Amino acid sequence: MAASRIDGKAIAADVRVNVASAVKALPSQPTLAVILVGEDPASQVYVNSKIKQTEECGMRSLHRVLPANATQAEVEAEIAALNADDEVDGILLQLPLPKGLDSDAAIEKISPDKDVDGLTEASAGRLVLGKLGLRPCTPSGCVILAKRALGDDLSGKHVVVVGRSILVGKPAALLFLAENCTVTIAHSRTKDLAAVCREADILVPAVGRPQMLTGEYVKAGATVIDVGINRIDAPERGEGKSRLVGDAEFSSCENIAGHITPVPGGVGPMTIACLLQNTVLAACARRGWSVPDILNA
Ligand SMILES: Nc1nc2c(c(=O)[nH]1)N[C@@H](CN(C=O)c1ccc(C(=O)N[C@@H](CCC(=O)O)C(=O)O)cc1)CN2
Repeated sequence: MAASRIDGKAIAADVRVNVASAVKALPSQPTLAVILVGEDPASQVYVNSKIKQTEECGMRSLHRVLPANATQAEVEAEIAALNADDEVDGILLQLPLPKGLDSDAAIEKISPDKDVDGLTEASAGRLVLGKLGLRPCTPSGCVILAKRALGDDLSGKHVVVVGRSILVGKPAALLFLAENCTVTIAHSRTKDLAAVCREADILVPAVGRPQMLTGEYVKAGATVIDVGINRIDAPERGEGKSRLVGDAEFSSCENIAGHITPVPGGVGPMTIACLLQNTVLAACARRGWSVPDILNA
């Protein structure tokens, strides 16, 4: 029997409804600032979605655009200005930055209490230490999707995260560990990757290689949370056409898994929903407000 599809679009919409209700319960509107450097078309689309969804949830959105030839000092000066602006609750630097800019150094300039992407060393340290803090958005989305498929108690599940990036693989492993899962991080040097993946109750491909994990990598009935969003040529749709695929080969995995996220419409939409949720959490922490119950549910 084909796996049931985990509808990331619908679940992200549910998260946004909760964020909008939480915002209504706050004494004033939180503000999210998004910095875009350069003209990467995909980044422009993501930033526009962030602005639109921030405003739809009742929050204020600030948008800063720097040219592709902006210097490191100019990017960092923009971050410093937003750090100093008391009205701003969250700062997001859209990645990737144009070649020649050091994204790690720039991210590190974001004040940890405004780090709604959860990417600063302070946020990463808090995650490792199990302390309260702002968590990276895509990995948080993965946990929410797994819970929607399997129920809130993930304890004892064996999670195999394939990929060890700072943005997704490592924080996803730590977030599942915090849910009392048994976690394996697999990567390009892992021996017999397919056998390791077949141990997983929850398989999280996050390697950035289109359709790399086939049904052979999936245990019968497992849950596949596919982080990959890869654009590939699709000549079957016409000349010059393309389509999005995950890191898992959907058709073969769907026949083996119990639950699976599609691409598009799986993990991707959760990234922005979790960013909006983090903006409310950051505003509450900065301003001494209690977090509305709807976000603690
Ligand atoms: N500072 C950050 N930069 C980037 C992040 C991030 O979390 N923080 N993640 C990605 C881009 N991203 C958000 O910024 C993002 C990617 C994908 C989606 C999404 O909803 N994708 C859709 C498909 C969209 C399409 O048709 O192209 C889906 O998967 O259904 C949202 C946000 C890199 N940069």
